[in-house]
Amino acid sequence: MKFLIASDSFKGSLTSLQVGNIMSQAIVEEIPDAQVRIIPMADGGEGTIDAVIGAGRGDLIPVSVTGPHGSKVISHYGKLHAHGAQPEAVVEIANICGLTMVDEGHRDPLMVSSRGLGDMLVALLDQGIRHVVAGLGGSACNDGGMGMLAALGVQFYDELGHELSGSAADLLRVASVDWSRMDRRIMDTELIIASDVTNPLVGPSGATHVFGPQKGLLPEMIEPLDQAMVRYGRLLEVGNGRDSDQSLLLSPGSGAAGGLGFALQIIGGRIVPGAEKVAELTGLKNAVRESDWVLTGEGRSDYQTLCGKLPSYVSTLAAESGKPAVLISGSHGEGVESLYAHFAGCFATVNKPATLAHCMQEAENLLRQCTRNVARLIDASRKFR
Ligand SMILES: O=C(O)[C@H](O)CO
Repeated sequence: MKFLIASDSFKGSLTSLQVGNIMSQAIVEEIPDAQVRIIPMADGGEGTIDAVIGAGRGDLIPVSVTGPHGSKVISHYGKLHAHGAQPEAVVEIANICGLTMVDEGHRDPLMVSSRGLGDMLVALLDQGIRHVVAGLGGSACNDGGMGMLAALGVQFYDELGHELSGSAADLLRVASVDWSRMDRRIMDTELIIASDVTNPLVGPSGATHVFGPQKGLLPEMIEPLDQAMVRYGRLLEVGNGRDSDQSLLLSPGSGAAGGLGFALQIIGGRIVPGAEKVAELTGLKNAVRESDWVLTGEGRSDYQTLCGKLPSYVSTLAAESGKPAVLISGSHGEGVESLYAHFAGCFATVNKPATLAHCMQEAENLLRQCTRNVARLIDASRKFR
């Protein structure tokens, strides 16, 4: 029997490669003659570069960039083996300005800037790279991409003409924008935005309202920052000659990574579902076709899983190829029943009431036990058929 494991990471406890290895060992423990292939997956957020590099598509190149709080950090991009003469790079906001890079006690998106992504883009342009996949998701920023644009040479000013460096706090002050010094090389660059979500930039389901709180935004700052984001967004659109009927403020994915989805589109980027892009780069479709069973997973599954998260994309690919897909999640949340129609089975590794800390600590063991049970069931279905 051929198994394919294409899981997301279990955020905060296991990377997608670790999940793959644990599930694989558990399957072989129960079905010794199983053939298991692992394709670690991601959706544009954390693990995107690892997934692509892990599939043998290129090399990791270190670059020094501005980190979430202004000091330099060493980040990486994936340099893909070129087809023809055109080098291509995969970058990931999660390893430039990622939420996991900021200690929980120090999370304050008002003080965080996406400048590091701009530094990374400039480094790629300097190296002659004109094809970039930008993975968005798992970020600590909520600055509408202002820091990233500033690093590319766009200048932002307050009412009194003071130049702003680009952070969410500056969104509250920005009054004008000067595009004249922007690095024009970015306009000749193919920019694919691999987004982990379909949320818009602003409004109740926008970046600030939905992702601000998990980044440490205080409840009283949500509405003022969302309003500031509307003003900033329109300022950029007007400066780019974009009419209000072509506005991107409410378009799907603009709210990814605190509004980087919006800013990257403003400078010519094309937004695509992150899971789909990673699947294309890792050859997932073929691997699904060649398997008998597809196992996928994520840290927590709920009604949002169907909004473009990786497991739902994997289940779609499996259905297209007529293969059964099984979802193994760290835990289940509200509305998980909506997933039942998409999977042959949905399982949660948590097997008794326990604290989050305990579940994280025991993640490996819990995943192994749960996968063994799934494998036993699959094996039995073969034997008793
Ligand atoms: O980074 C974030 O803000 C979320 O993952 C949504 O993209």
